[in-house]
Amino acid sequence: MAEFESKLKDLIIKLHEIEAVKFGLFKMKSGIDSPVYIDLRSIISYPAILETVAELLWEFAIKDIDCNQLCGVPYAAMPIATLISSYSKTPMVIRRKEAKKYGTKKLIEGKFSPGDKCVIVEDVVTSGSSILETIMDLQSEGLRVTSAVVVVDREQGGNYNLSEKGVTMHSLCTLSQILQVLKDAGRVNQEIVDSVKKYLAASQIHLDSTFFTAQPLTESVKPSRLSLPFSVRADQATNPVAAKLLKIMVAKQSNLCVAADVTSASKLIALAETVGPYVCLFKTHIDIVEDFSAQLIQQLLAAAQKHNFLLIEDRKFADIGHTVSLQYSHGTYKICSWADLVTVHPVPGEGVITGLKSAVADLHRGCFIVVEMSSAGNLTTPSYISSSMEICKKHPDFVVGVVCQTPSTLNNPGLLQLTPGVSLDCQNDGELGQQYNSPEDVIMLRGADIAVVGRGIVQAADPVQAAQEYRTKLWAAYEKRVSSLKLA
Ligand SMILES: O=c1ccn([C@@H]2O[C@H](COP(=O)(O)O)[C@@H](O)[C@H]2O)c(=O)[nH]1
Repeated sequence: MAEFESKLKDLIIKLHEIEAVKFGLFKMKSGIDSPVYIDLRSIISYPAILETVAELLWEFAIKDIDCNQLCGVPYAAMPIATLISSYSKTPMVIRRKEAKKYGTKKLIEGKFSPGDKCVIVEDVVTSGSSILETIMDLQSEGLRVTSAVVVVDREQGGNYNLSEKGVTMHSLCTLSQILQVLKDAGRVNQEIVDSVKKYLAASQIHLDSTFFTAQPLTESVKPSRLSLPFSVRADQATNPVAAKLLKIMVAKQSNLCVAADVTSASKLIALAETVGPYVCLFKTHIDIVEDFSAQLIQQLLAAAQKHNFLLIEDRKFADIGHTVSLQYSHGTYKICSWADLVTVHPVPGEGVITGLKSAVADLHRGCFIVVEMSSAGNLTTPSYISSSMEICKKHPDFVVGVVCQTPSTLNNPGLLQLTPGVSLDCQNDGELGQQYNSPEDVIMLRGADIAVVGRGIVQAADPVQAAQEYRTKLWAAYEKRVSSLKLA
């Protein structure tokens, strides 16, 4: 993974050098001025770069996807798809922009059978409309398409629009990642980063049911998670804890979870009492508290009741069902006796959830499944994420949501996306691996419903003021998301 990341960083810098990624003022197809322009058509003039793009797309996503056909979106992605096809020996089809007017009148060139599973390859995604147009033609010829693999996600709604149509998008990098790499390499300054971020937040595109034009949502289109208010979603929750959490969020106008990573009982309680009024969730790592006692738990529960928040123990259970059921209910912490929610790694398979459930038959409890982590070099792959989501779907009575970083991972409006790695001031914590996004970005671009903020609050000079600021910014971003997706 470290090798992959280093190759990706080199690639981003090279794309900037050959001006495939440019900053300035560019008139887009929509007529809007953009401060960034990405044009990967030019990479055919740089065979080594083209080869790296193809290799990374294959390694990063396609090799894990169950498919027997590839299709590059015309025209920029066709050479990339051709290279991947040749490299991986996966057959390829080509979609004509217009059906031939003579001879075979074919729309799709290449040999395929109805039912073949095809992955779309695309260079840059903005709204996702080109991918959807391609998919419609492929589907009309009987091909099955559920995944698209792209080089750059401009983060303007493409991921969301595709997921709305049941297409999972995997991107090699996002525009935010490109900015980060170029900023770290001293290629762009903060002013450019800020102008692109501002542009992204203001230029989200939501496609209507016909795919092609950005128009208001019609009654016939089923609104999805990101566009629905929490008040409506509370009624769609299949888990009582998820419903309760959504109602708390509405009542307190808070989608802030504080990560209370402190090592003494007095600090933990002081934090719960002072930031409690501003949070919907209070997240603990109870095993880092040096003077843990049963009294601490009583105090935490009292604070949770007084300030109306839920407790989540970020235990990240990751063992066989029998073991996790014991870890959850026994030992020093007896987690299930007090934590409304816990986090779980799905790596052991479904048994980890059934194990936890078996320990709490009569209690109102739930879990968040960690399907994707915020840390640099984490090992989650697209296929891990989609298999994890299958587990999630099988336990609607216990799974409250997922911990992840991308908006298309979760569609069900009755579930919640919890996203850590949020800071107003930092982009990372150096060698420790944490990667941060701003409150606005995690809600608008990454699809978070609840943002987890740790050191940004706990280590602030004034944690209460910091909690108020994060809460205000996160809630404003949520309101903006709902209204922009409704009106777009
Ligand atoms: O992918 C993940 C999953 C969990 N975390 C947890 O969130 C907080 C983040 O703290 P910061 O101080 O804001 O970095 C911490 O408790 C982690 O264990 C995560 O960061 N990433």
